[in-house]
Amino acid sequence: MKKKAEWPRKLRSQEWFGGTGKNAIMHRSWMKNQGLPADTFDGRPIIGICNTWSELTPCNAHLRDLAERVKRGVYEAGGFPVEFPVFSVGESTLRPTAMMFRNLAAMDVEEAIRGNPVDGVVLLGGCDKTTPSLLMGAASVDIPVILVSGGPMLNGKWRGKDVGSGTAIWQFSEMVKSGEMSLAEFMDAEQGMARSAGSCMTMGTASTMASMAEALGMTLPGNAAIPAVDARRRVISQLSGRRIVDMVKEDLKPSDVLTRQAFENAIRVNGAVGGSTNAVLHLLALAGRIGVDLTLDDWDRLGRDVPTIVNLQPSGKHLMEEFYYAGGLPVVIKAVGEMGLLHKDALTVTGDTIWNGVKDVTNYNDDVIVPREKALTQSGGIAVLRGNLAPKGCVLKPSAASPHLMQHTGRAVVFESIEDYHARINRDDLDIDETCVMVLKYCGPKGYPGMAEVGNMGLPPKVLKKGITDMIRISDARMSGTAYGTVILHTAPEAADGGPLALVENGDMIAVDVPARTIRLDVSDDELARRRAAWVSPVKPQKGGYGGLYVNTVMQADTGADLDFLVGTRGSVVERDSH
Ligand SMILES: CC[C@@](C)(O)[C@@H](O)C(=O)O
Repeated sequence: MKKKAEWPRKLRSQEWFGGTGKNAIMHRSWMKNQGLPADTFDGRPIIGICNTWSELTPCNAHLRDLAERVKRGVYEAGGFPVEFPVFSVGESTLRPTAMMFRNLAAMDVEEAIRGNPVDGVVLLGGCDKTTPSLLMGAASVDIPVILVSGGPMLNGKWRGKDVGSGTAIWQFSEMVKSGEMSLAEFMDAEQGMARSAGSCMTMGTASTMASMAEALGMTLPGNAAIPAVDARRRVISQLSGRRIVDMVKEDLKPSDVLTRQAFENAIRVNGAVGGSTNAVLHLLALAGRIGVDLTLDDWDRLGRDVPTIVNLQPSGKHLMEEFYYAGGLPVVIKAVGEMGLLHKDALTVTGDTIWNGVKDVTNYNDDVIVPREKALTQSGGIAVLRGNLAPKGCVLKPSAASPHLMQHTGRAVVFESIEDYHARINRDDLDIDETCVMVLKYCGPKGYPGMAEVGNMGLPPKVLKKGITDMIRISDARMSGTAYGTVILHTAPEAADGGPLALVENGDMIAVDVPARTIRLDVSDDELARRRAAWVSPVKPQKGGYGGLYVNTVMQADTGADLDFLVGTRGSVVERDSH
């Protein structure tokens, strides 16, 4: 257990506000325009509330309310809270894709924390990318932080049935194509899909990343699953506000919590919850920030023996409300511990071990959090495949895939871009059947740019009309955490970076063997060399700006797609004053 720092002691914020110098008076006097008593600056912890609130990020639109609850807790514990906004990355609307801006938002978080007089920070996130961008930025500064999630929406409802965020969109749009549902019904269902504040209530990327933050030890226990509009979401916000003040006094920093053990715990918990493939990218990038040597192979190795025991869409049946009522993530962490797959003594932001935070919890619904022998899949972790089509790896989520496609060889049907896919997929003369392998190129970090969630390409109507709902799909794209199917993603190197994916042609045979973890393009090395010599990238260059910086510096998916110059921790010290 980490030794607590001496208290009282002089805090970082006193470098701005302490003493009688001209600059201290300047810093204090301007702050006082907000109506602050003089003793606000007496050396008490100043707590930033780093808020990704935005009305353009619907999942985070309620975070101002939670910030007020955090403030109550900070005041109660004797701190002074200051709320500040950072770039809010909304998955559902931001173009070309939210992933392109995760690193920009992380840069914003990092510089806003470092450059300002705060001693600790409460990170408020919800939507997919907001959680990793907050954690990545904070990790690069390494002062005490605690994360509070916005929480999931209430279950979607339509005609008396549950409708899961995202998952229903993919299902219903395929049903419209196959003729099982009318467009009018689809649009009617739309009204009931997002019934309250909060993020996706499936185990999509938002809930996955909230679960990852909790499993990493960066939140209070139980944070991930509390619905956004449940009164207990406000309570955990207030308690987190209290806790950060003590964390500042103890000097408990991200580098104390985000250890190799914490990442191993999170990877295993991701397998147990059937979490989003996006978590692979975000945890690799976060590990890079905090200096933990984590690789794609760790994901495969650590996840292999983990059964998926959370029966939530898209892998299973239920939604986040049921998960919370069943006991939420602490029950899952406890179960992982009982399987012998948890580093029980990993430290969390509570100042105590992860095990002590979960060991006494009860599972109130074993159809939602199922026993190991009834697992959705016994091997729930992310599978990492390699071969001449993906020398640096690609990923697949077995819990959301079809068992009959785990070993399959099929003829490639190639889409040279997402536009090419949209133009041809509905055509009757497209030469495709369910045994084929759909291949999509140029949707990776540099290619799209930003690695959009387009990897779960919808099936051709003529296949859907036969009642077939899954085919193998391969790309360098991502997919939504709410999506499902035998979808192979994050192929590295990506096509736009000259990866072999760029060289696949219609009619090539592709062999996928998930148990053996291989993916093979059945084309000779000589022929691939001939194709490579003739290859010209079709990707248009960016017109400068952030897009230019991004494509020039983004790393490949196998290391988490951070910008190369952002890897690592740069500390909290700023040597020069502003005046
Ligand atoms: C459109 C937003 C989603 C559903 O893609 C995302 O939240 C995810 O789960 O990956």
